[in-house]
This record gives sequence, structure tokens and C-alpha cells, in this order.
Amino acid sequence: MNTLLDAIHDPSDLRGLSDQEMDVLAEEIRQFLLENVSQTGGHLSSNLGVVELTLALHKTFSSPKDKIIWDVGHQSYVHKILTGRKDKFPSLRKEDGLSGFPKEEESPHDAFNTGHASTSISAAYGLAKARDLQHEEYEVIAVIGDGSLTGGMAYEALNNAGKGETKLIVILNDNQMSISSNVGILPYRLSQIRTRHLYLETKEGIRKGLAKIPKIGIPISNWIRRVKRRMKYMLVSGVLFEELGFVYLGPVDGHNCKELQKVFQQARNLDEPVLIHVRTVKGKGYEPAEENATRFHGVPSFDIESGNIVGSVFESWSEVLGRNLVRLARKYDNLVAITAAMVQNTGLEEFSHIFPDRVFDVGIAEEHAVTFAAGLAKGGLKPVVAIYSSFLQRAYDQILHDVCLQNLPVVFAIDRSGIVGEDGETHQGIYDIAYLSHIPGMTIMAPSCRLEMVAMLEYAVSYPGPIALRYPKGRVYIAPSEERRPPIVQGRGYIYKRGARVAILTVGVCRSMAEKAAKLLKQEGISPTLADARFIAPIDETLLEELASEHDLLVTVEDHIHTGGFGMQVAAFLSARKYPCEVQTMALPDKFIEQGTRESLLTNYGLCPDAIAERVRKFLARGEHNGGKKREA
Ligand SMILES: Cc1ncc(C[n+]2csc(CCOP(=O)(O)OP(=O)(O)O)c2C)c(N)n1
Ligand SMILES: CC(=O)[C@@H](O)[C@H](O)COP(=O)(O)O
Ligand SMILES: [Mg+2]
Repeated sequence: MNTLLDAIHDPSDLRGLSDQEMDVLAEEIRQFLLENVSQTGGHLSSNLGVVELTLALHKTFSSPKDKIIWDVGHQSYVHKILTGRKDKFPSLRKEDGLSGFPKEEESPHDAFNTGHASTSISAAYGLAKARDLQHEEYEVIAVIGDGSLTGGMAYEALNNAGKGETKLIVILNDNQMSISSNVGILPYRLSQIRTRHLYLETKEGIRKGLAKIPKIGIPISNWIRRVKRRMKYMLVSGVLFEELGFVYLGPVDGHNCKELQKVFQQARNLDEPVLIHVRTVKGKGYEPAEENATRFHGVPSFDIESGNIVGSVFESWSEVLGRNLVRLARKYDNLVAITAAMVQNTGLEEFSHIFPDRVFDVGIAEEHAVTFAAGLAKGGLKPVVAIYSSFLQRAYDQILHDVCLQNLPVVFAIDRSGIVGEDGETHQGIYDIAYLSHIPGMTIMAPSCRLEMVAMLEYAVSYPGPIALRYPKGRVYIAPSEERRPPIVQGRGYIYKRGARVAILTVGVCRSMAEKAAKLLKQEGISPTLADARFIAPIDETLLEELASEHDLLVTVEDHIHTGGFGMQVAAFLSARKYPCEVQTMALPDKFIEQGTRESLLTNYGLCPDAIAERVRKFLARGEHNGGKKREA
């Protein structure tokens, strides 16, 4: 059966549709989203919530001439469906497939690439300014969620853009949710206003009240009390934005396509910055997602009927962090945890139930999270800041200036380090060694397995200065033989298998790759020495000297880009010492790494047992060995 959606290949195909047809199309799109995302996985609930909003946007404005910027971009699936990409949905978030975020390389309708939160208003203001300075004519629209509006950048942009000279439309998609419930005073205030009617009525009420005072002689105190109460409603809604220089329109029912089009048209007719407050329901139209929008925020494949996740359940690195923090919090009264809007994803949910007063969700505010942690540490607490590697990029200065410069004992639990996979370029955690290891006083560790993670966490919470643990996304690695390991000693790695001629020194989870490579090589009579760096900073100079003096080749392996990585630092250290040992670094190439599964991307980029074994074979086949003797200076 032909559907309305079959006939949509471009936003202009919406033009002739009646209001009723738009409503039918909205339901077809929801069905399409469900059928596809249940197979591929992806960001479901945010997209179900913006179906009518996106339809109304594309019916009112003329993309790609008019520019729509999606904050974070995880809610851009409907936009992709309407802009000629629906046939690509079976490849969503797969290698060479459709991206889960806006990508100008994919379509001219994607006006600005996003992935990290709270950037849309700044980017839109920039585009709008560029338009005006070049005397061009088009609309610029930023669509930002209430969660993303908890990020400082959004306020910096509102403050800058609200001067009135530059036309810009901001659509605030208020669903009272970030990944989980939204936090902070502004989302709470927004929630207090339900309808536009109330807002207008309140304004009018105050005007009438003012007019009446002298006549009816209401005691002034009563009147002030009433006005104050009413003012609260005004502050709740538009006044904040109006004070910032935006015309405020709303709140509008975000599931009423006709109403949305009306208000979008109103905004279009204005000639100054406008903010439209749209109320939506995250997960709209699919019961399991409406009931648990958090679980369906970013979801793997699932069964539509039951809402159950397909595939095996496993213990993740994040869960190991969370479980052990609960244990350590019982031991240390001053231990507290901080998250930037990722309570569940960073493994802190259980902690938040057991110690609700000792966990702080600060919203999507990584910079604030770090300086807030610095303050907590200064005040005598032991903060553990759990943030993804790619989002921590934002807080570089706060780490350097507020934490490290004062040598404060803050623990950074850097989740999603290395390749994250399906989220692609914007989310890969492959720069953290480079942006952290040169900061004086910063200690960085990388656990190679669950046992090491637990030991390192224990070490970190009693360490007297700034310290970070980097660990990846997904299933925690449980070492097959839980052999006795040496205790954690500051800045020291260790050799766990002694061999000859070649040494392999690994960072974190790359250890298991080296162990597998060694098994392959053993069948060929090659026995490399294996060492676990444990610490990325400070670098273990004693271990490096030992490895370099006893081997012809030292191979380093890390799931991080090459430049600024561990291997580069090892090579720099040894090059000054003139050992006859060659250093080869195995790391990710210095480029933005695309989406795909973690496993296949690591393999494609040569971080796998086969590639390590091949490196060793090739070197030995060259036959140029120096016998490990120190070169004369
Ligand atoms: C800097 C940054 N921190 C954290 C995230 C992870 N993240 C992605 S979406 C999201 C919640 C966004 O909430 P909102 O903007 O309200 O959109 P909704 O999903 O509710 O539509 C978070 C925390 C991110 N993408 N970028
Ligand atoms: C859009 C976004 O930034 C998050 O939803 C992110 O995709 C979460 O990643 P994980 O699924 O690895 O927790
Ligand atoms: Mg939201």
C-alpha cells in the first residue's frame, strides 16, 4: 500500500498536504522510526518527540535555503527522513552508513554538524551575522532541547545574540527531559507554565490590577502579594528570554502541527531574535518509550511489541565504576560523585539511589562540573567526576586552571575513552591522553581489565592530587587468569611475561590484544616480552629503560590518536637516551575516526592481535638486531 511518506523525497513535497494529511504523515513517520530504530538501534525517544515539530518546520521554512541547526543532532532523524534519506535508514550508525547526527557531507539540508550539546545558538548566531554582513536573505533556526539549554554555551550565545539587530529563531524543545529528568532551576521554571493562554492572561491580569488599585482600595500589601505571585508566572515563561532581548512565543503544543506552523509563521514575519517555546513529550506515540524515555534515549536493537532489548546483557566498564564507587563511598564518608547529565550512562544510577545527597547531576555542563569538583575538593570532599572522554574536551581549562594548578584531589573517571563506535567522529574518545598528559601534576591510569579497574579506582580515591582513569565503552574485559598482580605504585608499569628481542608495551585494554598476539607468535617460536604501562602519566622511565636496554624492538599499543599519545612520549623519551632499540608506535591515525562498531574500527586501523603479531614478524624478518646493547653516545 502506498503511504504519504512514500511520496516525500524533499521538504517541498510537504507543501500540498492538508492539516489532516500532515497528521497522518506524522503517524507514518513514527511507525517508520520504530521499524528502523528497533533494528539498527539509535536515539529513539528524542526523535519520536519531534515528529510534528520537524514537519511544521519543513512546511513553514525552505531548507536548504533556510538553515536549520539541530543542537546535539541526535533528534535529526525525522529531518533526515524528510530530506531524501529515508532509504538509508537500514544503515543508520553503521560503517559507511547514515550518520546519527547532522552531517553537511551527507546533505545540503544539514546546515551545521553537531554531536556535542549546547552549540546550536552560537552557530546560528554566527550564520545569521554572516548572512547580514553579506546582504543575503534566509532564515536561521536553532532547535535546542531543554537539556542542552543547561549548558553554559547556550547562555553565552543568548546573551550575545539578543541585541535585536540580527534576526534569528531559537526553538526551545521543552520535554522536561535530558537523557534522564532534566535538572536545575530553569527547566523547573519552564515546567510551571503550561499554556500560552495562562501567560497572556497573567500579563493582562497585572495590567488590570494596576489600573484598579486606587478605586477599589485593596490593601497595598495584598495587591503586592498577588502581583508577586503573578510575576512568578511571567518570570517562568517569556520574561527571562525577553529580558535577554528575544521575542518570546509560546508555550506551544509541540504535537499540534497546525499550531506549530502558525507560530513558526509568526516568527518568520518578525525581524528580530525570537525564541519559540515548544512543549513536547519525549518518546511520544510509543508507550514503552513514553514510560521510560531514558531507556529509549539511545537504545540498541529491541522488540517493538514488548520493548525488550535484543541481545546479550553484559557488565560494562561504567557499571564496574558505579558498583565500586558505592563500595568505596561506604568506606569514605567524604566521597562524592559528579555527572554532567549522564547518571545512567556513566554507571552512577545505583550510587544515586543509595547516596542521593552525594551525587550531583549538574546538567550538560562539563566545565562547571570540573570547577565545581575543584570547589568540593577544596572544601574537604573527594569528588569523582565521571564524564565521557569526548565531552571532557570542553573542560580542558578547568582541569588545568582550577584543579591541577592547585593540585586538588579530584578523580576523573573518563568513560568512553578510545573508539566509541556508532556515534562516530563527534564522540570518539581518542584525544584524552594528548589533552591531559602534558598538564603538570596530572596522573593518568588505564586499566587493562576489571581487576585493574577496581585496584586503580581504590588507588585513585586515596591519591592526594588530580588523577584520571581512562576506560572504554562496552563490556568490561575480564582477564582469563586472574593471576596475582603487583600492587599499584605511582607511575609504575610492570612486565608480566618475559621474552626476547621484542617487547610490547600496552595501554589499558590493548593489553589483551598483545596477549593474543603473543599466542599467535608463540606458534612460530617467537616470544615477545609483554608489559602493561598502567600509568600514562607520569611515564615509567625505569620500565622504559629496562625494556629498551634488553630488546631490539619496543612496540607500544594504545587506543588513542598517534600525535600526543603514549607511544609518541615513549619514543621521545628513549630517543634522547640512544638505546639501540627501535620504537614502533601502534595507535590510531591522526584523523577524525568515522562511525562503525568498536571492534571493526579497531581492526581496520590495525589495533588488533593480527596486526601486532605482523609488526613483530616484519621486524624480525629484517634481521637487523643490535643485541640490545646501549649505543655509544
Ligand atoms: C557536551 C555534551 N555532553 C553530553 C552529551 C550527551 N547528551 C546527548 S543528548 C543529551 C540530552 C539532551 O537533552 P535535550 O537537549 O533536552 O534533548 P532531548 O533528548 O530531551 O530531546 C545528553 C546529555 C552531549 N551530546 N554533549
Ligand atoms: C547523543 C549523545 O551524545 C548521547 O546520547 C550518546 O550517544 C550516548 O552515548 P552512549 O550510548 O555511549 O552512552
Ligand atoms: Mg529535553
